[in-house]
Amino acid sequence: MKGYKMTQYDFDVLYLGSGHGTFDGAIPLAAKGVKVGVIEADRVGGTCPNWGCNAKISLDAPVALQRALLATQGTVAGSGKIDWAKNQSHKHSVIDGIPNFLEGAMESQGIKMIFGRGELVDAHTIQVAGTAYTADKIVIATGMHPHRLNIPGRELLHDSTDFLALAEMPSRMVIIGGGYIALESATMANAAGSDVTVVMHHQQALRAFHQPFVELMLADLVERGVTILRDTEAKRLDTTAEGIQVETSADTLLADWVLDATGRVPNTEGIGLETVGVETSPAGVKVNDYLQTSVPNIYASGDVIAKTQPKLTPTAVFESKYLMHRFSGDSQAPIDYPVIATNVYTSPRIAQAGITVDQAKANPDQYVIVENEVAADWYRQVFYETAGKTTLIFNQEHQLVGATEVSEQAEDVINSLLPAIEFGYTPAQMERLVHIFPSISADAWGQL
Ligand SMILES: Cc1cc2nc3c(=O)[nH]c(=O)nc-3n(C[C@H](O)[C@H](O)[C@H](O)COP(=O)(O)OP(=O)(O)OC[C@H]3O[C@@H](n4cnc5c(N)ncnc54)[C@H](O)[C@@H]3O)c2cc1C
Ligand SMILES: NC(=O)c1ccc[n+]([C@@H]2O[C@H](COP(=O)([O-])OP(=O)(O)OC[C@H]3O[C@@H](n4cnc5c(N)ncnc54)[C@H](O)[C@@H]3O)[C@@H](O)[C@H]2O)c1
Repeated sequence: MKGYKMTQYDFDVLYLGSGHGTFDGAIPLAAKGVKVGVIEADRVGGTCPNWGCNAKISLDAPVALQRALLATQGTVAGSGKIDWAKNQSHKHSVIDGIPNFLEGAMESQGIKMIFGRGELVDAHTIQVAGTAYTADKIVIATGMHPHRLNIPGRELLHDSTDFLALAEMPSRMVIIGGGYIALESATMANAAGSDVTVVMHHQQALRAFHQPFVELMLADLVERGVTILRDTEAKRLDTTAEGIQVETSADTLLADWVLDATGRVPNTEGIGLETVGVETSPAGVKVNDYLQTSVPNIYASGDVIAKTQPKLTPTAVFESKYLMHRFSGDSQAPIDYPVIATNVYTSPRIAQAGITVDQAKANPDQYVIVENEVAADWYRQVFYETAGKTTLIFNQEHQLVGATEVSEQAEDVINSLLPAIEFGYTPAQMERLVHIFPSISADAWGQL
């Protein structure tokens, strides 16, 4: 550790929240000898392991297997029927140990875990259940919570945490929203046998993604029996003898269970930010290029930050590591975000990184767009792929600057291409990368 001075406070750095916005940086920071405390009101590790990515991908694995099996059209026999209760118990066996593991990993580096709800009382003090903890620097890493529609009958709505905890799959499900959570949940519920209706208040779903790919994925969902209602508002919910009645601006629907997937809201309320003068906006805590808030010794990390970067786990990890370098004196440079890749875990998946097709189309003198029908490729046919398409964006020097794919293996293809986009490989450098053949990386790089 370079240049860190010990202070009169209980901690050098005190984190509010224990998710990826905290622990990926806090653990190596404590290992460098910095005195670190972490306050957590709920499960250690936060949303991603407990109620987000890890829980979701565990429940999705049999869904992806089912899709792969059905695609073989009988080469592998069976219907791939999903036993949802078993899927849930497998999820528990996969993720339930994570909070203890993370707590142990933090404590083994000397981090003090403090359990309870924290609230700032001054710029250097957080109070938890009547005890005050002081720190030289404080990091707000409180994440987000699900938005709840303000309509009559809102108490009948459920959120993504409830969805990922469903003991049984309801027969009829209405999902309100057209984002990541709405469409990933629709994919899982449909595969597990639920009759799903998605109610979108816009014409377009997943508006940050390449729309022809989104439409292809939605058409596939419709072919599998999902109803998609566009430009439709959910108006009210009532309990009836036939089930939950969902009144919309179009039809009135009947469901056994209704998911409100209308976005997530930063956790900035009731934690004393106003008391100490930390500025916020509806998008979260305002920070400068050093992740510093309007109060200089208070920083923010992860989803709670008001930012243009996607609010994803890898973004939170990058921010917590940036703060680790800053606090330990490794670097005083402003944060320099890398290209952040993202994937929607539908079937087919949609992944993207870097310059988007829309950005490239708006600047035709700068970029060259190459569209490939990868489903026709022999290697993709090995996996019975029917939907695969890739769009690659090159600059005038033929360096890859962006890529998006719709296919069952989209996340691995875009991950594989990511170094070329982030580091700006030249055509000569790309040629020197000799991938294992056959493999998805060889196939992806064969397009360059
Ligand atoms: C259903 C779902 C699926 C997702 N899937 C993916 C995915 O596949 N890939 C991906 O990259 N991202 C995914 N995400 C997003 C990802 O989970 C978040 O980007 C990530 O968890 C953000 O980490 P964080 O540390 O900023 O916040 P969080 O993980 O939310 O952690 C914040 C922590 O702060 C605690 N806290 C809040 N207020 C207080 C307080 N006052 N006192 C004490 N503790 C407090 C909370 O209890 C929580 O543990 C998903 C999210 C959801 C909801
Ligand atoms: N695969 C992944 O990486 C993944 C998966 C799930 C969640 N996440 C993250 O979690 C966060 C939340 O996901 P999400 O799907 O809830 O949010 P989102 O922003 O992706 O989607 C919200 C949807 O709700 C709609 N909506 C908003 N207000 C509405 C209203 N009043 N009535 C009807 N519809 C309304 C929006 O039009 C949008 O379609 C995102 O930051 C996302 O990055 C990521």
